[in-house]
Order: sequence, then C-alpha cells, then structure tokens
Amino acid sequence: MKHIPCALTIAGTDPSGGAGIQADLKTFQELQTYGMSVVTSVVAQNTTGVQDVHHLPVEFIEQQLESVFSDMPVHALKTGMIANESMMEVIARYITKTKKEVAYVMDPVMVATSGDPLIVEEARHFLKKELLPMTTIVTPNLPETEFITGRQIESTEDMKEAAAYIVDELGAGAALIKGGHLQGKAVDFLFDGHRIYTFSEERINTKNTHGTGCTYSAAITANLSKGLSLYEAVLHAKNFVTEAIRYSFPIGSGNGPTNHWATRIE
Ligand SMILES: Nc1ncnc2c1ncn2[C@@H]1O[C@H](COP(=O)(O)OP(=O)(O)OP(=O)(O)O)[C@@H](O)[C@H]1O
Ligand SMILES: Cc1ncc(COP(=O)(O)O)c(N)n1
Repeated sequence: MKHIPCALTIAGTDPSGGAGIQADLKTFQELQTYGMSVVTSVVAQNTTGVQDVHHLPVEFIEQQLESVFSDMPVHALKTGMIANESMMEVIARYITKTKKEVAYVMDPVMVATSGDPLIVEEARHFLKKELLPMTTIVTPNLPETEFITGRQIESTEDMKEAAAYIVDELGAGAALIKGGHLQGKAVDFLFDGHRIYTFSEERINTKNTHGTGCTYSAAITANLSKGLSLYEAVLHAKNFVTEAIRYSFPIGSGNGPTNHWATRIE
C-alpha cells in the first residue's frame, strides 16, 4: 500500500473553525495528510474572543491518546493548547514513548489573538522545562518567546539570539521564532542547532489572522509527516500560511480566520 502520511494534533477546539483542532485538521487535509486529533479542552470561542472553556478530565485525554497510539500510525504530531500541568504530564508520557522517532512540533500556545489566556500560569513553567526538550521544533510568537527566554524581544537580532538560546540552553530540537507581532515584513527565524534560516514575506494588510499560529505549526507537522527535512517543512509551511492569510475570510465581527485552497474564491 502507498505510504499515507499520518499526523496527530493534541490541542483545544474552536467551534468557529478558525483555530485549534479545527484549523489543524483542515490544514492536514489540505496538505494530503491523514489527520487525527486528541482534544484537551473544548473552547467556546469565535473571531471576537473566548467565551468559555471546558477542560476534559486528564483520564479522558489519556484514553484518547491510548486509542490513537494503540491502533494508528503517527508519523508526526503537534501540541497546541494544553491548559494545565496534569494534562501536560500525561501527554509528555506518550511523547516519551515515541522515543523521538516521531517528529514533535510544539506550538507553545499561551494566549489567543484576542488576548484571552488559554493556559494557567504555572503550566507555562512545566511546558518550558519538561515538554520543550522533547521537541523536534518549537514555534513561539514574540510574547511566547519573551516568556520562554525571559528576555525582551524588540528586533530581528533579538529573535535570532532567542532561537539559539532556546535550542542551545533550553534543549529544544529547533526553534522557529515568528515575527507576526513585529512591524514591517513578516519575518521568522529558524535555528536548527547549526545555522539560522530566514523566512521573510511581505506583510499582508488584514486583521483576519485568527488561527495563523495553529495553521503554520499544523502545516509544519503535515510536511514532517511526509518526510520533508525540517528546513523544507518550514519553507513550504511559511508559503502555505502566507497564502492562507492573503485569502483570509472577512467573516465574523472580530479577527477573521485564515483560508485554504478548497474554500478560496479568486
Ligand atoms: N499580516 C501578516 N502578513 C503576512 N504574514 C503574517 C502576518 N501576520 C502574521 N504573519 C505570519 O504568520 C505566521 C504566524 O505568526 P504569528 O507571529 O502571528 O503567530 P501567532 O501569534 O502564534 O499566531 P496567532 O495570530 O494565531 O496567535 C508567521 O509566519 C508570521 O510571520
Ligand atoms: C484552542 C485554541 N488553540 C489555539 C488558539 C490560538 O490561536 P489564535 O492565537 O490565532 O487565536 C486558540 N485561539 N484556540
């Protein structure tokens, strides 16, 4: 049988379809990857923000992980919103079992575009100490980079230094620092332990960026599940997310969602 790339997302949900598990599965499908999902929290949210959150019991998250890993091939996985430490502990156990043979992409989700917090304060430390060293690549935006490094990030030089620090000092496999929150070009820096790569695109003038971080990390995961190198996986994912922002939907009254080929009107 032909090799079918299989990708798993472990994250929270977005019933309005722009971020979280929903964005991840749409992205996996767009990139011809078989998508699977383990839900951590059910989030009542839309383009305007987060209205409510229901965290699933840790035992039930564990049961979902067991259902997937006991029966399905997983070629790459990503984590998004993991609200608390006990959820992180059980997820860490399953990732450890993969013995670094499965690419692990961490989107260190902390706060939604709307400003609503998505994980409890103490869990951020667990994420940094325990989960970060297990990653193939971590994809923080600027506020997340500031928390992870404890440094202020105000320039592209700061971003490059942060990427090196996250790999060399904190033990991540690679770090992709996203510059969506800077002014000027939309520039991201990847450090893979050897060298810095720059991914730069024109900034698109839109407020519809709900779910861009989720879409980007899901695209990297899909590309890694297909066996692409880290550099190629990020390069193609950057292109994918840029186009998804270019054709983003002006729907909802807040920050609208990104858009993909299947729903694009030229
Ligand atoms: N207006 C824009 N035009 C083009 N690219 C953008 C724009 N905004 C963000 N990007 C790019 O989108 C990707 C996501 O970056 P960003 O820093 O916004 O992540 P994030 O904050 O995790 O996303 P989110 O908005 O989902 O929270 C990066 O490649 C970034 O450079
Ligand atoms: C379940 C979930 N995960 C992640 C995000 C972050 O996405 P964004 O920052 O684009 O709102 C979100 N809003 N919801």
